[in-house]
Amino acid sequence: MRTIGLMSGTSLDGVDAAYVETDGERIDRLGPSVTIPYPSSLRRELRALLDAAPALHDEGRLAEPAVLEAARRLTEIHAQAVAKLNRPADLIGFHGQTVLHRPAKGPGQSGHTWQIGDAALLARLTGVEVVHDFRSADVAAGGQGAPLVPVFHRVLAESLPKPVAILNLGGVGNVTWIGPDGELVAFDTGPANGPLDDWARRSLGADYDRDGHLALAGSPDGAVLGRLMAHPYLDTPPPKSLDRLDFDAALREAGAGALSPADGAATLAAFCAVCVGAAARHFPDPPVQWLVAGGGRRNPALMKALASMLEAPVRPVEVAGWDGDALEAQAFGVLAARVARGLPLTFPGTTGAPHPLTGGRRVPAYA
Ligand SMILES: Nc1ncnc2c1ncn2[C@@H]1O[C@H](COP(=O)(O)OP(=O)(O)OP(=O)(O)O)[C@@H](O)[C@H]1O
Ligand SMILES: CC(=O)N[C@H]1[C@@H]2OC[C@@H](O2)[C@@H](O)[C@@H]1O[C@H](C)C(=O)O
Repeated sequence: MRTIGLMSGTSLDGVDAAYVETDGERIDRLGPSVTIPYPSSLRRELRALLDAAPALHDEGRLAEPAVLEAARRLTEIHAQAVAKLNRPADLIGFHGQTVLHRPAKGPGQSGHTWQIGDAALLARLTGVEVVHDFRSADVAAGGQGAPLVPVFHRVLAESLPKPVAILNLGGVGNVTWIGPDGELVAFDTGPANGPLDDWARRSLGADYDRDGHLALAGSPDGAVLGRLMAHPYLDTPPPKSLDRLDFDAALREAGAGALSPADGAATLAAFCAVCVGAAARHFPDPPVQWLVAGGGRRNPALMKALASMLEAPVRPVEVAGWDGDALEAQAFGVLAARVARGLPLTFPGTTGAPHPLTGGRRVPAYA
C-alpha cells in the first residue's frame, strides 16, 4: 500500500508527514517526508486546549466551538502537508493532536484518550481514505493507548544487534526495548521537551531552548532534582503512559519554578535523563545501544545528560540510517496499513493490551 503517515506530537510544533510503501508488516520503501510548522497562534490555541481539556472532557463539552475550530485549522494544515508531499496514496494514517490522555489507572476502571482532528474533512480535502483514532480501542480494552510506534520500531530494527533501546524524545519521552527474539517492552519514560519548551517560553520568550544553550549555561539543582526523582512514576513497572501535563504539578511542588532560567533548564534536562535511566531498570536485559529519535536528539544538553546517565552508547537514530524527524509520521503510515489489514497495533508488552489488538477507524475516500 502507498501510505502517508501524519503525526502532530505533544510538542505542538507542527505536523510531520511521511510517505511509506508497506503492507504493515514490512517496509518496501520509505519515501520523502515534510514538516509544516504551526503558526504561533495555533500553537497557543492548542496549548490552551491542553489546559482546558480535562474540564471540557469531564463536562462533556467535546464539541465546543473552540475545539472544533482548533480541529479544523489543524486538519487543514495536515491536508497542506499531504499536498506538499505530492505523492499518490491509497491510505492516510491520521493521528490527530492529543489534547488529553488518561488511560485507566487500574483494573475495572475506565480511561479515555482524546485526539482532535477531523478525519472526514481530511478525506474530503485529500480524496484519500483516512485511518484515524488509533488509540481508543486499546484504552477501551484496558490498555494504555500508548505508545503505538513500537511495532514499527521492531520492523525497522530487524537487522540491528539486540537488545536495542529506541528512545523518542518528543514532548513526552517514550522507549521501545526490543529483545533478541523481537520481544517488545515499551512505555513512556517521563517528561522530555514539554516542560523544557514551557520553561523556554517563560524565560526566553522562545518556542524552545535552541541547541540547549540555556540548559548548558546552568547546573541542575540537586534539591529540586532529588524531589523529582522520588516521583512514583519512575518506579512504576510498565505498562504506563503519560499525558503531556502529567508532571506539571510535580515540577511546581518540587520548586522548579523558583530556579534561575539557566539552572531551571539544566534541571529539567537532567530530570528527563533521570527518567530514562529509571526506565532502563524496567528492561529485562540492558540494551547494547540507545538510538534516539525526536526533536530532543538535537538538544546537546539532553544528549549529554543521557550519555552520563546510561551505560550503553547513546546515538541519534541517523547512525542506523533512519530519519529521526520522520519516524513517528512513518509509523502512522505503517499503522494505517495494519488497520486496513486487521493486524494488531498494540500488545501486552507495549500498552498492556490484554492480547494483541487492532484498532483505528476508517473514513473512505470521497470522490
Ligand atoms: N535544535 C534544537 N535544540 C533544542 N531542542 C530542539 C531542537 N530541535 C527540536 N528541539 C525540541 O524538539 C521538540 C520537537 O520534538 P518532536 O518534533 O520530536 O516532538 P513531537 O513529535 O511533537 O512529540 P511527541 O513525540 O511527544 O509526540 C521541540 O519542541 C524542541 O523542544
Ligand atoms: C497519548 C499520546 O498522544 N501519546 C504520545 C506522546 O508523545 C510521545 C509519547 O507521549 C507517546 O506515548 C505517544 O506518541 C507516540 C507516537 C506513540 O504512541 O508511540
